[in-house]
This record gives sequence, structure tokens and C-alpha cells, in this order.
Amino acid sequence: MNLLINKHFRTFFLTCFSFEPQDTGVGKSSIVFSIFNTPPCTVPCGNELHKFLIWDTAGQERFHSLAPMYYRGSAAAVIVYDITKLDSFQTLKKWVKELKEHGPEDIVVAIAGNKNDLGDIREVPTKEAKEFAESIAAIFIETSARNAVNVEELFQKISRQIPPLENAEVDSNESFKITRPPPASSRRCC
Ligand SMILES: Nc1nc2c(ncn2[C@@H]2O[C@H](COP(=O)(O)OP(=O)(O)OP(=O)(O)O)[C@@H](O)[C@H]2O)c(=O)[nH]1
Repeated sequence: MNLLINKHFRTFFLTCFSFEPQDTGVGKSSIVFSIFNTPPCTVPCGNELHKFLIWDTAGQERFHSLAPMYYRGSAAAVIVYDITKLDSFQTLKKWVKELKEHGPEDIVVAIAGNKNDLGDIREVPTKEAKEFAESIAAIFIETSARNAVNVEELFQKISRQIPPLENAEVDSNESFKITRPPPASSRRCC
């Protein structure tokens, strides 16, 4: 099979959705750049090749009113918290609530506990985070962007959960589909 025929662009919203300035720095940008530092940003999935555009909100998510611009057009949301900061995990729960209430119905939600190389100063137990993720049917994984641990696995898990596009949705003249990106002035892409 020619992978290019089934190449789909999916727009991803990657953020820790911080409400408070102290919740920044959980490692969102590091996760993106540890896996996608060299184009193309692709993840093989079955007979398809998923090509991802990741909109790194670069801390702008603290401006709560801007967040829907990102998640409304997204196939998946990766919510990142810092395992060494309990506050970042509490913030994550607020954003899960927001996504459930206002996000796309079929959005794939993944929870990433980053900085798991810092286990000696951990504040969020793995079990607690895993159980929370299970309770909302979200993907859960602990990562270390610094050591490139589980970052690829995170995107593979997401890729597997994204339903294939219906044939009708794939324009025969185009090899990709982009869903409602945020304004050019507020985005960074891998
Ligand atoms: N030990 C450790 N440090 C990390 C890891 N990931 C990121 N960092 C560090 O954490 C700091 C913040 O990382 P960023 O990737 O800028 O975090 P961010 O969430 O994108 O930050 P904002 O955009 O400001 O919200 C940097 O000093 C990174 O080097 C990790 O897995 N382990």
C-alpha cells in the first residue's frame, strides 16, 4: 500500500492547560521537540501514516479564553503534568473537565506525567494518576522528555486510538486534511 495515499494530517493540541502561571514548565515543548525535532512528524499506524501538526501553545493556555481555539479543531489533546508538582496534576483535572464539557465529542485525551526521571522528588503517585486516567477513559503514560523515555510511545498510543477517516472525508485530490488551526500569530509547529 502506498502510505502517501492514506496520509492524514491531524491537528493536535499539546498543552498542560495551565490556569495558574506556576503550572508552566511541565515540559510540553520538550516533549514535542524530543520526538519531532526532525521533520517529518509522522507516526506509522497500521497501513496508514499519521502526520501530526502539533500546536504548542507556548504557555498561552494560561489565558483561558484562548484555549477553545486550539482544542475545538483537534483530533487529540495531550495534557501534560509534572510528576514532581502536585499542583500541575490538580490543574490537569480542571482541563479534563473543560475538555469533556466543551471539547469535540470524539477527542482522544492523553495524560502524560512528564519528568519521570525525577522519581526521587515525585509528588504525584503513578497509581493515582493512572486510576484517574482510567476513570475518564484517557490514555496514560509517564514520560521523560529529557531522556526521551516513552515519548514515542505516547504518540503511538494516541495514533492507535484515532479512528480512521471515513472514505468520504478524504479528498481524492488531497493527501491530507487539516482541521481548523489556530491563528498564525499564536502557533508554533514542530
Ligand atoms: N528533569 C526533567 N526536566 C525536564 C523534562 N522535560 C522538560 N524539562 C525541563 O523543564 C523545563 C521546562 O520545560 P519546557 O519544555 O519549556 O516546559 P513547557 O511546559 O513547554 O513550559 P511553558 O511553555 O513555559 O509552559 C526546562 O528546563 C526543561 O529542560 C524531563 O522530562 N525531565
